[in-house]
Amino acid sequence: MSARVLAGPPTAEALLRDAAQRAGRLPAVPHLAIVRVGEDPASVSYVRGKARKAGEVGLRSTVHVLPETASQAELLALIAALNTDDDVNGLLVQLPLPAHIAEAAVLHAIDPRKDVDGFHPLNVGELWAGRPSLTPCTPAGILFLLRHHAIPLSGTRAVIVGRSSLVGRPLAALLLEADATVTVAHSRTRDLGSVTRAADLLVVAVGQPGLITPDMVKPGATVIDVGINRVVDAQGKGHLVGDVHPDVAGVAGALTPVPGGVGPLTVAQLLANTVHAAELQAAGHLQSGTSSGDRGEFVR
Ligand SMILES: Nc1nc(=O)c2c([nH]1)NC[C@@H]1CN(c3ccc(C(=O)N[C@@H](CCC(=O)O)C(=O)O)cc3)C=[N+]21
Repeated sequence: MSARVLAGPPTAEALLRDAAQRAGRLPAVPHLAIVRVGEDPASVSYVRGKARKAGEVGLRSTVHVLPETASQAELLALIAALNTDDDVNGLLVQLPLPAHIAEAAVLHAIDPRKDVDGFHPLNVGELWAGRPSLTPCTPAGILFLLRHHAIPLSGTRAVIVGRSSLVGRPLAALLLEADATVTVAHSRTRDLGSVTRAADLLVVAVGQPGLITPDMVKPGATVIDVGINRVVDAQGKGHLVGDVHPDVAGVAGALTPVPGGVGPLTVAQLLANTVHAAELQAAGHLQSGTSSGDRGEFVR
């Protein structure tokens, strides 16, 4: 028996159709600003993909590129300008940043109402308080994928491998909100297989090709592979592979492929978040608690 394939692109299309419809009801076309620092090839490619998809679904996007050598102050000045620009609804700074820039300071500086990545501590806190607003794209995309395929969550045992602030941690909050019983495993977890074998839903976001082997998976489980690993085969050809060994398809009930699984959902969710941010702003929603009329920087 082979696992049902949970394909990303058709699911992403459903999410994008809904976002485009909602965008059509807004007073202006939502505008996403993307900031990239430096020329990391993966970041260049991801940012290009996000801007292209935005155009395809009829959203506006602008990409702001700073050189690898830009100072933290220069980046913060750009963020401040985009925060106060009323024409910008969504703002994201592509990660990772160069080592001389403090990621936390940058994430704090983004207006939480424009924070389409959901990485600002205010949005992180709201998520963990059970009031999700702008939520991180990969975890929210995974929830959309699971719901779209009618995979039950309430009362089930979910195991997440990986505790990153981009995926593992926010996904734990969302699955908890969906009434799953959630375990977060990581590199120090003892006997990982005994933990993952208990999972009805297994999500893997580690960045280690082939980490999850068939013996680590409960028969019939849903397996979500968030890993994006570039590997070179014996012929010297490059491939993208996930964290889940291909043989897991013989044990799992459902499985996301890499590529063509979670990645396209992440991009679609980013655009859905941009529409959501524009909706909040159009409704005059003041999530940050600043005084009415103050659309300036979030004051800590
Ligand atoms: N501020 C910020 N927000 C992010 O959301 C963010 C980030 N920084 N930094 C890097 C990670 C990674 N990420 C991906 C997006 C799309 C694909 C994607 O579309 N993948 C395709 C393949 C693309 C390819 O061929 O490289 C797929 O899986 O089918 C993958 C990974 C967003 N991230």
